[in-house]
Amino acid sequence: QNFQIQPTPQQYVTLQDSLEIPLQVSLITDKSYENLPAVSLVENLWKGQIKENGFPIYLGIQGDKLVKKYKKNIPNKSEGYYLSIEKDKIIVAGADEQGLFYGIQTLAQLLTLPKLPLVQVTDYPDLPYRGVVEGFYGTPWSQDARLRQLEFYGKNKLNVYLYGPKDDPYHSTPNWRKPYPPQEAAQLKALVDKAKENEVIFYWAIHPGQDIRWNTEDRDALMKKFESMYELGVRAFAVFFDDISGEGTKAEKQAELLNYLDDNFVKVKGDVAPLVMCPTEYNKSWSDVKGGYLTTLGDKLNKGIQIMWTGDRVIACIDKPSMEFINPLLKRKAYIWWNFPVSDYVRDHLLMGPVYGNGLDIKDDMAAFVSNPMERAEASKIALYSIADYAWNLESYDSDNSWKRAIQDLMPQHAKYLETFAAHNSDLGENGHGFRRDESVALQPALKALQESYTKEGKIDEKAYLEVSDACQQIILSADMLMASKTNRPLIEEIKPWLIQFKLVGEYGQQVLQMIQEQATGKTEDFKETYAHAQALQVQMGEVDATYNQNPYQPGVKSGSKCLMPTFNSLFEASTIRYNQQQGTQLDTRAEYQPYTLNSDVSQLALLPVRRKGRTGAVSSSNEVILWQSNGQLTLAMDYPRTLGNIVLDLGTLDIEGKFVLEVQTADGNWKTLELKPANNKTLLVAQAGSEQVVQFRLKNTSGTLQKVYFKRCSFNEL
Ligand SMILES: CC(=O)N[C@@H]1[C@@H](O)[C@H](O)[C@@H](CO)NC[C@H]1O
Repeated sequence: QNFQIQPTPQQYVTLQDSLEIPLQVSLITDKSYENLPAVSLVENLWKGQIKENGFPIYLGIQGDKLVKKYKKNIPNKSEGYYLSIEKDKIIVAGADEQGLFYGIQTLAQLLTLPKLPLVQVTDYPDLPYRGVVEGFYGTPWSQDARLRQLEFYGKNKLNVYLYGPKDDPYHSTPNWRKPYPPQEAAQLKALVDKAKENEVIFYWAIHPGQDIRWNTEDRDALMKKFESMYELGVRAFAVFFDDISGEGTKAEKQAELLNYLDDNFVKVKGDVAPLVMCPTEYNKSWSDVKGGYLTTLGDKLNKGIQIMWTGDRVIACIDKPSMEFINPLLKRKAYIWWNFPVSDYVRDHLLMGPVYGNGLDIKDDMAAFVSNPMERAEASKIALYSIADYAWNLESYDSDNSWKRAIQDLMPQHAKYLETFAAHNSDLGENGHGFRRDESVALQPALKALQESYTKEGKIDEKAYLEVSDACQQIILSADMLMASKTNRPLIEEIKPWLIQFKLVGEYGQQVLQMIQEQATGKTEDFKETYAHAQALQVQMGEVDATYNQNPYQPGVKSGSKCLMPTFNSLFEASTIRYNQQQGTQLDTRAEYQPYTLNSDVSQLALLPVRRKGRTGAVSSSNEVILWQSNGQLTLAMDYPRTLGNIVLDLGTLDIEGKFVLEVQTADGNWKTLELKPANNKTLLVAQAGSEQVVQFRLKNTSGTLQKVYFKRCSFNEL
C-alpha cells in the first residue's frame, strides 16, 4: 500500500527529494504555546531529543510574527494548516490551534517513512464537525476503549465525540437528573482531559425525553446536571429526544427548553460549544412534515443550536436529495448522525466492510457528519477511519482505497489477514431496516459460477473451484493468524467469536468442495465420510452460534452470511441430493444444522418448522385453530441429551387441566410429567424441565376427545 496521508489532504506537493529524519530538533514557537496539545504532540515525537541547536521546527498560528511570512500559505479555514518540510527547517503553521495540531499529526505520519519527503501540505477540513456519537443500544464502551478512541480521533483529525450511550442510566431515564457517582465522574473527567489532548470536543449528551416534565423543576434539574458536568470539565452539551413517546415529544416544549439552556447556560458560560440536539423525528421516513414538528424546531430553535438528522430512513446513506429535503425545514444545515457501523439491531453480525454510499457532493450541505458505531469499539475503527477520510475531504474520497488503508492502519503486521476477514464479515443479514452491505465482493463471481455449474448440470467449473478452494485456505489461515496475533489484542478479543466461526466457515467450504468433487467423479465411498465431516462442521458452527454473544435481540455469531454460507449450504444440499439419487440413499440434505426435530401426528402441526436462535428453540406458531385429535401428540427431539430450562406453551387457553399433558423423556429413557403453570394474565403456560438432561419432550391430548386449540407458542431454552 503506497503511502498516503490520512485523511487525504486538500493539497499535497512533494518536491521529489527527502531528508534524513532529524535526530534532534529545536522548537521555535511563541512561548505562550508550551502547553498546547500541538506542542505536547511534537515533544512526544522527539521524546527527549529537543535541543537548542537541533534541527529547527517552527510552530505558529496565523497572526504570530513567527509565521508572518507564510501568511498567504496558511489556508483561511478553521482547522487549516500549512506544513512545509525543507532541507534546513520544518514549518507548521495553523490557521488556529486545531490546525497547528493537525499539521503535526500529518508530520507524525510522514515520520513513519524511512526518510522525510520534502513536501508542502496545504490542508483543511470540508466539514467543521467530524466524529463519533456513542449513541447505540447495548454494552457501552469501556473506559479503556474510549481513551483509545480519543487518541484515534486525534490521529485521524476527527474533532467531535458525543457521549450518549443509550444504556448509561445517568445519560438517560431514570437517572439523568442525578450527578454521576464519584468513580464514573472521575472516568468522565479523564475522558474530557484525553479529548482536549487530542483537540476533540467532548460533548456530553442527556436523554431526558422519556420522563421529562415540562416544568421549572425538571428544567432546573437539567441545568444542575449540566453544571455538574461542567465542573468535570465538559464544555459541550447535547440533548437527545430520540426513541421517546408521550409528553417529551412536543416540539414547542423541546425548543423552549433548549433555548432556555442556550440563553441561560451556554451563553452565560461563554466557553461552551453550540448546543446539539437530536429531534424525536430524526429521519424522513418517520417525519410528518404537515404535523409541523420539524418546522417548529426550525422556526423556534435559536439559530446556533445544531439539529441532528439520520437521513431518509433510520439507517440510510446521505445524499443531496436527503439534504435538500431537511435543510429548508430546519432552516439550517442538518448535523448528520450516520447510523453506520452501528449494529445494535443486527448484533450477531460485524460490519467490517468499506464505507460507501454517501454523496461526495454535499460538503456544503451538512453542519457535521458523526457516526454511530458498533458496541465493539476496536472493530468500528475500520469504518471510523474511512468516515474521517470522507468527512475531511469528500470529493477525493475513494471507499475501497480508504478501506484498505484503514485495515493497514489497524493491523500493519496482519493487514492481509484482517482484509480477508473484513471482506467476508461486512453485511448485516436480513434486518428490520432493510439496510444491506456488499460482502465477499471479489469472490462472488467464482462462487456464482461454481454454484450454477454444479447445481444446474452437476459439473465442476474448474477455474471457479480452484479460486474458491484457495479462498477457503486463505480464510482458515487468516482466522488462525489473527487469533494468534500478538498485536492489537483489544481488537482480537472483540472479534474472537467471529474468528472462530470464520475458520469453521473456511473448513466447511473445503469439505463441501470435496463433496461436489467426489459426487461428480463417482468417489462414493469417500463422499460419505466427507459428508459426515461437513455435518460435523455444521454442528460446530451451530454450537458457536449458540454459545457466544448471547443477547436478547440477535444472539449468536454469523460470519460469511451473505455469500459464503448460502453457497456452501446450497452445494452441500445439491451434492447430497445427487448422491442420494445415484446411490438410492436417504442422507439428510438439510444444510442448516438443526439440533431439534419436531414430530407430530396432528396434521396441522406436523410440518411446522423449528427455529433455533442462540440457546432458545421455538416451533413456528400457527394462526389456525388446531383440530387436535384425542391421543394426538407433538414431540420435540434433541440431537443429543441437553439440559433445558423452561418450556413455554400458549394454546390460547389456560383450561388444559385433564386435557393436555406435557412430559419429558430424560437421558435414562424414563418419562416424567411436568406441571404447567400460568405465567401471565393471558394464556401463557410455563414448565420447568428440571435439571436432568432431556432427549425429548411431548405434548399429548389425553382428554379422550378432539380438542380445538390455538398453537401460539411452543418454545424452550437450553441452560
Ligand atoms: C438518532 C438515532 O439513530 N437514535 C437511535 C439509535 O440510538 C440507534 O442506535 C439506531 C441504530 O439502531 N437506531 C435509531 C435509534 O434507535
